[in-house]
Amino acid sequence: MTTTPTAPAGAAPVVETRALRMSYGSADVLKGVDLDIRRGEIFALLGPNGAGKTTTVEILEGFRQRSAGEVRVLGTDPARADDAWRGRIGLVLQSWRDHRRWQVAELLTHFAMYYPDPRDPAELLDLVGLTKQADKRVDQLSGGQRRRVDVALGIVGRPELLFLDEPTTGFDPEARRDFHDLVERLAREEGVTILLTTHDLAEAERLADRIAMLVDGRIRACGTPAELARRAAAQAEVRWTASDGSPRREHTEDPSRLVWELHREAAGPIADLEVRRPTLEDTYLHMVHRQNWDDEQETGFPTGDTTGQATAA
Ligand SMILES: Nc1ncnc2c1ncn2[C@@H]1O[C@H](COP(=O)(O)OP(=O)(O)OP(=O)(O)O)[C@@H](O)[C@H]1O
Repeated sequence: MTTTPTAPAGAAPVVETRALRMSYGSADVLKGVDLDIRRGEIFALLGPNGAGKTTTVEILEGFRQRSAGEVRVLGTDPARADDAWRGRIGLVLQSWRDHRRWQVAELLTHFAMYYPDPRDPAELLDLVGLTKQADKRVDQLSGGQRRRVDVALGIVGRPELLFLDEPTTGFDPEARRDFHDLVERLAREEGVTILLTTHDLAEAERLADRIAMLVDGRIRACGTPAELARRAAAQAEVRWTASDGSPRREHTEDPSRLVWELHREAAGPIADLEVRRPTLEDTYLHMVHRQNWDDEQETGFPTGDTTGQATAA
């Protein structure tokens, strides 16, 4: 089992789980999940279909009772949380479905009344890019615009912690980019902690400060996108065309040295030179396709420890 790094001394993690387990009947979905999410970070949870991402998020939100383990969200066990706690977290649900006949501005104004210090509805419309749709009925909006309404409802109460479960599914590229900008603004400018689940590796790479990979019931890797990419396969692939015209390919931990040697040998430019670094996708696929997790040592895999020390249990 691997763990994420502990938050710096003095700063209690916003989300903390230890040995979190969840079974549905005889199916063990979560087999001991350890997470530490720090205040103000964007944290992405990745994993294949059925890995248990939504289950984890629902437990953290207080919507699902866990089978075992410790969970603290904003210092409270979500299974015993009260309304004051709920006011501090933001959920992006498909709320528009229940309010399809409402006008957008009216709906936001209505929801704002539930919170002690809500965002101004006009400002919120601007923030999610719905100012022009303010007077439209929710059921007259496009799918992407409805999702923005859901996001607006998720942040109207100025949450300290925002859960985003596959938020950009169905977004066009521009809506996706706007949404990414909004998520970054919330985290960087307002200090909101964001837990994102996504199947979009590019999205995780672009947004997340740290990424955790949930595979076979446990967090198998955790770290910054760059750390995870690097540690998947330490070797870069170098391709070029030799002086006799034949294509060449070599894997190396030191591509700059190889390129320098090739350059010296060729005494000139190297034809068709390409250096391909390992990517986050390489790590992800490596983790997902690895078999027999419980039977093998996990040394050599990313642990989320930025010092590089393995913390396999
Ligand atoms: N209420 C439930 N009762 C029984 N089994 C469930 C229930 N909810 C989820 N599961 C099962 O638990 C496993 C994890 O589901 P979950 O939705 O948490 O995965 P996920 O990682 O979010 O998947 P996806 O990427 O497909 O959304 C799946 O095998 C699913 O069938």
